[in-house]
Amino acid sequence: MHFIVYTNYKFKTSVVDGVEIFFTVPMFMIVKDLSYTVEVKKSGLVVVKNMKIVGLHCSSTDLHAGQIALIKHGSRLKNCDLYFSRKPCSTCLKMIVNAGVNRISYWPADPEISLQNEASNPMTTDDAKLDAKAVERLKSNSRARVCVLLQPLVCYMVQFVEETSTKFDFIQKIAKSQPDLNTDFYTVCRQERIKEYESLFLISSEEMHKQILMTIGLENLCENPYFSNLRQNMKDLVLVLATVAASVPVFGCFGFYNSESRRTNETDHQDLPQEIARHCMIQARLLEYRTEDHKTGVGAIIWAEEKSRSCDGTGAMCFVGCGYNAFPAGSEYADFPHMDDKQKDREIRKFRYIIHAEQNALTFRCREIKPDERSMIFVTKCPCDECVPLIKGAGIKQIYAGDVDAGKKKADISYMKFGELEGVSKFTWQLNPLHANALEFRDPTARENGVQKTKSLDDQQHQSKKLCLGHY
Ligand SMILES: Nc1ccn([C@@H]2O[C@H](COP(=O)(O)OP(=O)(O)OP(=O)(O)O)[C@@H](O)[C@H]2O)c(=O)n1
Repeated sequence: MHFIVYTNYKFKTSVVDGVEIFFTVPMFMIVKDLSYTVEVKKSGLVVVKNMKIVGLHCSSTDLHAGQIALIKHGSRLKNCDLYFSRKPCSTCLKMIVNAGVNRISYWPADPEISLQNEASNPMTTDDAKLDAKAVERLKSNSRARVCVLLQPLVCYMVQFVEETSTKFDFIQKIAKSQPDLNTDFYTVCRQERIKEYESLFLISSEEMHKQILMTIGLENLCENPYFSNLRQNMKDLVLVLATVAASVPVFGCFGFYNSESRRTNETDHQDLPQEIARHCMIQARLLEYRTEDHKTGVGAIIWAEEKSRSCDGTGAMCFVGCGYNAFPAGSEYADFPHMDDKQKDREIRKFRYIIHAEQNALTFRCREIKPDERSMIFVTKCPCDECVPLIKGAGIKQIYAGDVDAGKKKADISYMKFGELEGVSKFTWQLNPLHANALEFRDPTARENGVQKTKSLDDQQHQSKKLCLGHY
């Protein structure tokens, strides 16, 4: 893996914006109703303070995302940067501006009060147009910068994300366990995600998109080549998000399962619906792309289930914190060694300096982890021996993680404790054990470290297996 091209110096060079946008756009794109109750067009919102995510919100049936952010953060919104998946309406904007936010960025498609219907049927209502005017007035009289959230991706970003997604452990695990699979399941999953995200984030008719842009004060983007560039940049981002999402695919009986024999009815240990677990793991995968480790990117995100259902469109789920592996905050590129285990001199290896994804998520969390709440961490890699006691000590109840490294003892980093960890439920990416029991019956060695081992090809065969990438 080679992350440096895109991620190092992220706060220090011109790559900054590309990476920042790449990360925050998909983050808000996939903040969604984690309770899956209603079928209305949702809007997502990421709240960032001092470069740290302090809130991930989603509109509910009664409230817009901006209103929810106001309820949750109040005057703490002062100096925050807000990333909206749709242009905020005047109801949200007036409160946000009043709270003293610093910058409001929005995805240039459908505004929060939909103009889509109006564009197809001008006889409906004038409300959306009136609202758009009010938004413009609030914007011009506010100290907050209100801007379109879109930039071209850095060169090779799409290719890089494709490569890293096909190599991701979950995809490899499926490929390994299903050697006879003759259809390219990864490409199929990716196409499904592209379709889903396009319907959510793009306006299919160019004409309708132009009309909406004009109504929301972006007429300067309606002329070519600006309009075609805008649509191409939007499509690229949707494509990148779909590609990352496809690495945690909806595929056969694979999902996050706890294969330990102890079954419990305690809520703390009950698993999340697969769709929600997958959704949170995709968020962790996005964080992974911000790593400062040249070789291995890891992302982690912590959510908690509040006792009472909150006003947020994310259901009872509330965001606690997130992180990725990186050198100590504020350090410069050459301050610490970047070498791995293969470097003979132990003094110049990265391991004693790099902060793990889970450690950053815990350190920079924006909320306490409460003992009476079901809290859960999603990590793209197996928690190592440094992190397992931290996660348990912090009172996190559930871990959703990759387990490919479980049980491995490397020179400077070991993954021995995860298998033995008790008191925290572990959900790893594997075949549903109900389905896998049949396999195990035939192959009693199919279990390792309390984790279901997938049926494997030998590594040689696996390496040569081609997961061909579809082209969009
Ligand atoms: N749960 C984990 C596991 C690892 N890491 C990070 O992952 C990197 C180490 O990954 P690992 O695969 O153990 O070592 P590498 O040297 O990258 O790879 P290998 O030795 O397998 O070639 C480090 O940056 C470490 O901080 C992490 O953040 N969270």
